[in-house]
Amino acid sequence: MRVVLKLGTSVLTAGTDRLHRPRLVDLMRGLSAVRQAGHEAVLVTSGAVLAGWEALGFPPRDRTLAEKQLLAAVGQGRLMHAYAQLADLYSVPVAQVLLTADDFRDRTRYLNARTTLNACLARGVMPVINENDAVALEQLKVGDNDTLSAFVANLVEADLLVILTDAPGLYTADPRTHPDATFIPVVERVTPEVWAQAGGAGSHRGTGGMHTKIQAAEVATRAGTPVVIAPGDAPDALSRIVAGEALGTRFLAHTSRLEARKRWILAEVASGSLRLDAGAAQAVRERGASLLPAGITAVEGRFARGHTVRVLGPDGADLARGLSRYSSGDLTRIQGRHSRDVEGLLGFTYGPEAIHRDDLVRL
Ligand SMILES: Nc1ncnc2c1ncn2[C@@H]1O[C@H](COP(=O)(O)OP(=O)(O)O)[C@@H](O)[C@H]1O
Ligand SMILES: N[C@@H](CCC(=O)OP(=O)(O)O)C(=O)O
Repeated sequence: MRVVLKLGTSVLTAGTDRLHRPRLVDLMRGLSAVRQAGHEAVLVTSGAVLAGWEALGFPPRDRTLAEKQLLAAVGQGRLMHAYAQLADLYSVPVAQVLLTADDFRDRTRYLNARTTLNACLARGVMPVINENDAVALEQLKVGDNDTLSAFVANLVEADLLVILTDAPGLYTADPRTHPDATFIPVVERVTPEVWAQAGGAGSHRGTGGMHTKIQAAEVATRAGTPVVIAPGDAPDALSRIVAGEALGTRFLAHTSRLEARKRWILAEVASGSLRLDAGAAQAVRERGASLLPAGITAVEGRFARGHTVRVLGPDGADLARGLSRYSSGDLTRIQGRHSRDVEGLLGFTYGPEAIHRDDLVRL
């Protein structure tokens, strides 16, 4: 199973004003256990602003953008250092990846980020992701790490998104202000009633409270990834959830990930076409095989890497839509050529396929 784990500031501080090292040890031990059980883990972590605040000696609270960016710039390195040290104890190699809204909006950047994260996972490296707060303008930010974790879950096509926080899960109202609120174990669909249950942020350090968690659950479940919101103070919470135990609030997925991906590919109007020779057309039509540059006879239109293109047979028959791994300019240079020649012709390679079979929707 591929699991994305989101850790909020509330979890990393364990009710204190600083990064709570013993809590971090517990969390890293949990991640290591899940990996040892054969699963892949991606961590989305908050805490940069908090770590910066701690490093500068707790300056007076100032919510201006410039101050938050400064604190994040100071804190991100320290946060990552803490993770890297702990990960070493468990022999977990980690990679820092800082993302922001453009990395999800722009298809070329999206594909590049996906390639990097998948490469990390293929090599057993655990990505440790945060928003690139120091440079992201407010209007261009994802804005909160709950939503970021849902975007990341979509990016890596996670089987599960686990959001750990300082509450046991979702209640019918904020349990801090409504002691009579009742716990909700399963949410089948994020309806207006569910939205009404979201209060504001619980702690003065967190961003968004349950509201952004419900939003994240909606984004991820619509793309086929179930979401669990669970308490971050149980050291073995992650292992138990991954093992299928009913802990926290579970949001059920609406669709399969494959369906969601197809919708995503078809959502963009094709900006160009690739015409195939008979052999490639047959492989695509009958087997849904990846399209290699060797089978392309013509490239029409202009498009960038990551964009949706039409896939046409030799007679012009409309066979499929797919995400091109190369721009139209690059494809004109490698069309009809063997995949092993791509690097020599372009000076770089994004892999042997022009369109990977996972990125192909047959019509
Ligand atoms: N309906 C609800 N159910 C549970 N918690 C809620 C609800 N509404 C608001 N909250 C608050 O949301 C808080 C978690 O959000 P937040 O402080 O932003 O945490 P994090 O740093 O983990 O993102 C909880 O402590 C809780 O007080
Ligand atoms: N990117 C910010 C955290 C933003 C955020 O969403 O925080 P939280 O609600 O605690 O998950 C940071 O690292 O401080």
